[in-house]
Amino acid sequence: MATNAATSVKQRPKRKYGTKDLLRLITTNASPKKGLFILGILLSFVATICSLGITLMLKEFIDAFNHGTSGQLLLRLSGVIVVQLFSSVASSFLLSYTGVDAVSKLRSTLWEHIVDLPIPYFDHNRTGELSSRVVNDTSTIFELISSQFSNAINGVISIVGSLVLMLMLNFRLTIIILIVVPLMAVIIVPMGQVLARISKAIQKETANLNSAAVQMISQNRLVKAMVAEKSLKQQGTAQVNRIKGFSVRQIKLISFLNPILNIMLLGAIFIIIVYGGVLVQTKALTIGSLVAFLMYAVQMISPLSSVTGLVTAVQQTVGATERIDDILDSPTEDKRLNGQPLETIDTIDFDHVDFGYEVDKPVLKDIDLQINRGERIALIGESGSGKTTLVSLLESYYEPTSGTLDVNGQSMASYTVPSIRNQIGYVSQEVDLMPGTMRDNLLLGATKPVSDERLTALLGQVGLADWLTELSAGLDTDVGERGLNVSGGQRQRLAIVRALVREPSLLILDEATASLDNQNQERVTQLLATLPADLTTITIVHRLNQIEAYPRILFMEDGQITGDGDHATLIATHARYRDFYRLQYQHG
Ligand SMILES: Nc1ncnc2c1ncn2[C@@H]1O[C@H](COP(=O)(O)OP(=O)(O)OP(=O)(O)O)[C@@H](O)[C@H]1O
Repeated sequence: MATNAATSVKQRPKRKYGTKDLLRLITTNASPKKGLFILGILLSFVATICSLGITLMLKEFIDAFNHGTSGQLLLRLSGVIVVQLFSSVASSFLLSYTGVDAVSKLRSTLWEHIVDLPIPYFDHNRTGELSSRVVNDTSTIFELISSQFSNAINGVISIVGSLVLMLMLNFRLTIIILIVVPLMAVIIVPMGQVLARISKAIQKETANLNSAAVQMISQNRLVKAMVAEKSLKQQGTAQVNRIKGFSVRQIKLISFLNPILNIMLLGAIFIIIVYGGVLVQTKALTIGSLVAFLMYAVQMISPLSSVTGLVTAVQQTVGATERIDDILDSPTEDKRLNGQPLETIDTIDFDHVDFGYEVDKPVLKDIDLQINRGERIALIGESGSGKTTLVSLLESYYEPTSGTLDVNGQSMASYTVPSIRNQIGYVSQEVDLMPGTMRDNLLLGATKPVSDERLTALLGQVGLADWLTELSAGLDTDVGERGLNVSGGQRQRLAIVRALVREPSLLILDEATASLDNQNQERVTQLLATLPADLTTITIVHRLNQIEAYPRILFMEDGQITGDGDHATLIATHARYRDFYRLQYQHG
């Protein structure tokens, strides 16, 4: 049969990520509204030009003071202020909107891709880390598109424009500024690089905190049961302190950087005022030009940090791109949608099937097994012998490494994956309820409409009728709110109903009876007896006190099926089964 699914999640070869990858990710997966983005940038350009123009008009206005204010100049000034106001409001909205829209598309693309990733991918990646990529890394990209990029572009326009206008106003004064600015750059650029490294570390540690928090919350019961609160609190504090350490370094640098820049700016202003004052006295410069010069100096120096900051922002976003790409580059599950639909399951045939999650570590070895329609099978064996793995192959979560797995005489690989799964009702070891109502949970993924009467009847069949009437809103009760009030046994019986709703031709119960008490377990065994005769069932059984109820028992040892028969036959012929049964029965 085809390749082992586990091989499809091999680590991607590491390569150096750059700006090109960032641009590719943004254009292909976030597809920003290019028209709006360009319009936003243009309007932002207009706003910056207007700001430069306003300063020039102020100069004219001040210089015209002695000769009486010109109404026309005031009118022009007001007009430019209105245009500046309008274009900066519009550009800010358009660029933020483009960012919001692009990041939403990227998040949806990521979300949908993650939903479609194959099971082996989730075997190899931590939940918290994946969720951090969907939330935090996409936010970094949002910041870049909606503000950092336009701030930097405007900064460049403002710097170049101010410089040109200053040169036009007074060459010598401009030279003074040109000596101060590179001095500032000498401080800003290296500090900016250090800040970039720190903020990358903060990002990474925040993602780790996110991942640890998800585990701490989901494993809270385990932690309490193991009385491990103290060590977990210490772990949390250590993680929080790591972020704090980096954040404090970041704050120190920023606190240091801003006053230094301010002092340098004040120094430049002081020099301009002193030297400019002399020039004004000697009539080489007008007062209006001096004021304008001062304003241009500020307009030129202020955006320096946002321009150099763009490099930092791009570096950070390239890091986020790499992590997002890591998900998007991972192939989604091949659902074989060109295959034939599986309408029903009549026969299942494992022929010399081997399987391993990792190369050279076989978990299933030479499985030969035929299952016919309507059989009631119990699958038993020691922990780790491969029971769950065997049924995972039936669900097409993984594919055999070698040998063939046929359904109805044709290779499993010839059927579409959704049609296979629609024919199988699967109740796993850990039953999770989804957010939503009881009805939403029971109808999860159902392809046909199911009446409330049918749902109620099925709930009655598994002994949940009384419980249903106790619920405040019956089938409309929000399970999320009551999630914690649903016991393990109730969850499993709900999962059985959820599986039966689909009218499958094969029902797989993976340890479904493990967390049930004797009475409940008996009820489920009885339920299996009341199921339609043509429904094949495979039950992974851990507690053997009901084992006689199964006409066929498969005994697994170290990835092989070493026993196949009814209870009496296995007791008589299979020494390991006999030991297993006696040991279990004594303790069971
Ligand atoms: N996703 C996985 N990746 C790698 N190895 C795995 C994975 N799942 C299971 N294994 C390994 O495969 C072997 C068989 O596991 P499996 O869960 O099929 O056993 P099992 O018989 O169902 O055990 P149990 O009764 O404890 O649930 C074990 O050695 C297990 O460690």
